[in-house]
Amino acid sequence: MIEAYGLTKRYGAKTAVYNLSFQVRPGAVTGFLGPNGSGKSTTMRMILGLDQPTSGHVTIGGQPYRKLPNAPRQVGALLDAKAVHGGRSARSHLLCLAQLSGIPARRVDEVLGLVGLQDVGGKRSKGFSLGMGQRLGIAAALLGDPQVLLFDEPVNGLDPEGILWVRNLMKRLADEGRTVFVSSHLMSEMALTADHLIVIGRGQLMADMPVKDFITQNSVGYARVRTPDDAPEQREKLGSALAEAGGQVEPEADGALRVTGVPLPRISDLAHGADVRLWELSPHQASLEEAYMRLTQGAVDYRSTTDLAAGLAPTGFGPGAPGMPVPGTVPGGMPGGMPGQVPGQVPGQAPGAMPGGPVPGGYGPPGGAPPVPPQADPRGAYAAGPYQGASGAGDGGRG
Ligand SMILES: Nc1ncnc2c1ncn2[C@@H]1O[C@H](COP(=O)(O)OP(=O)(O)OP(=O)(O)O)[C@@H](O)[C@H]1O
Repeated sequence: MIEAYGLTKRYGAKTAVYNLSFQVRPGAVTGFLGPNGSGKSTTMRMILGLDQPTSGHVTIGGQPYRKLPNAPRQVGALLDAKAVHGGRSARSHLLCLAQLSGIPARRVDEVLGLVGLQDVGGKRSKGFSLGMGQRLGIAAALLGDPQVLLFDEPVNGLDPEGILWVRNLMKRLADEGRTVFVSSHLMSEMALTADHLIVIGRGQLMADMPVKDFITQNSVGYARVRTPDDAPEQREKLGSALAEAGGQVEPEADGALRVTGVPLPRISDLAHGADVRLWELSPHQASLEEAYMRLTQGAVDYRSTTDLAAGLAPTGFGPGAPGMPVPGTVPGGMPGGMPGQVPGQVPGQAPGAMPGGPVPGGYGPPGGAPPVPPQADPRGAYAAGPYQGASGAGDGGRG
C-alpha cells in the first residue's frame, strides 16, 4: 500500500504538487491521471524518494522508500525508459541492476522473456525503438519481483499490440495481489486497465474513486438530432423549440444538434409540434475521455495558441458552455496561483463542480456509460507483442 499525506512539492516559485493525500491499495490497478504538467511524475518521484517533498510525506508499506530494507525487491518502477546507458546491451543493463540489488543473474533472462525482448537481449539499447525501450524499462521494474510497482506512462510509444500487452500485464500483476500504480493522460486506456482512479490537475486532487464510479458520476447522456441538410430553417425552428423546453442545444460538426436536458420522446413530440422532419434522433453517452477532459479542462497548463485564439476547449464542452462549469476555478486558491479546492471535494468523491451525473431528464440509465469490455489476450497475460514474451509468472525460479 502506498499512502500519501499532504504531499506538496515546490520548485522555486512553481508549485508542482499541492496537499495531495491518497492511498494506493494492493490487488488493484490504480490509474494516476492528469494533464501534462499536472504533477504525476513529481508525485511518483516523491514516492520513490527521488524528490524530497516540501511538506507532507509518503510511505510504502508504512515506511518511506529510503527506509525500506532492500527496496528494489519491494518496489519496482518505470519512470523514464530513456534513462539507460545506450552503449550497453539490454541484458547487461539488467545484469548491472540485478547485481546492485543482489538479485540472481538468472532473473535477467526471465524478465527479458516476460517483456518479449529475449531475442534482442544482446543488442545495444541505443538501437531500440521507443516501444522496445519501454519494454526494457518494464523489465527493470519487474527485476526484483516486487510487490509494489509504479509505471509512469508505460504505454508511451507502444503499438496497439504492445498497449494490450501492457494492459494485461498490469491486470495480471494486480491479480497477483501486487500494488500497481500507473500514470497516464489517456483516460480511455485507463478505463480499460485500471480498477481505481486518482485524477490530479495542477498538482491537486480532483477525483479518487473506483473507475466504475467515475464512469457513473461523469457520464452525461445526450441526444443527437439531425434535421434535413437542405432545410436549415427546420434546424433553427427545432433548436428554438428545444431551448424553450429547457434543453441545452449545441451544434455538432456535421450539422446535427447535441441536446441535453430533454428526453428523447419529448424531442420527437417537439419536432412533430413544430412540423420539423427528422433525419436522426439517437441517444448517446459522452465518452469517458470527454468526461475526463471536462473534469480537467480548468487545470490544463498547455494549450495550442490556435485553439486559444479560436476559443476552443478540448472537447467542444467549452468553458461557459451550458451546464459545463470549469473545475478548479473556484475562489480560495492555493498559494502560487493554483486553483482552489473544489468545494465539497473529498477523496472518493468527484469535485462538486462536475456535472454530477446524468442530466435529469437525459438519456440512458444513470451512469449509463458503455460498460468497460473485458479484454482478453488469448496468449495469456504475459504474452508479449512483436517481441514475443515467454509465458510464466513473474515470481518463478528465483533463489
Ligand atoms: N526539477 C524541476 N524543476 C522545476 N520544475 C519542475 C521540475 N520537475 C517538474 N517541474 C514542474 O512541475 C510541474 C509538474 O511536472 P510533472 O513532470 O510532475 O508533471 P506530469 O503530470 O508528470 O506531466 P507529463 O504528463 O507532461 O509528464 C510542471 O510544471 C513542471 O514543469
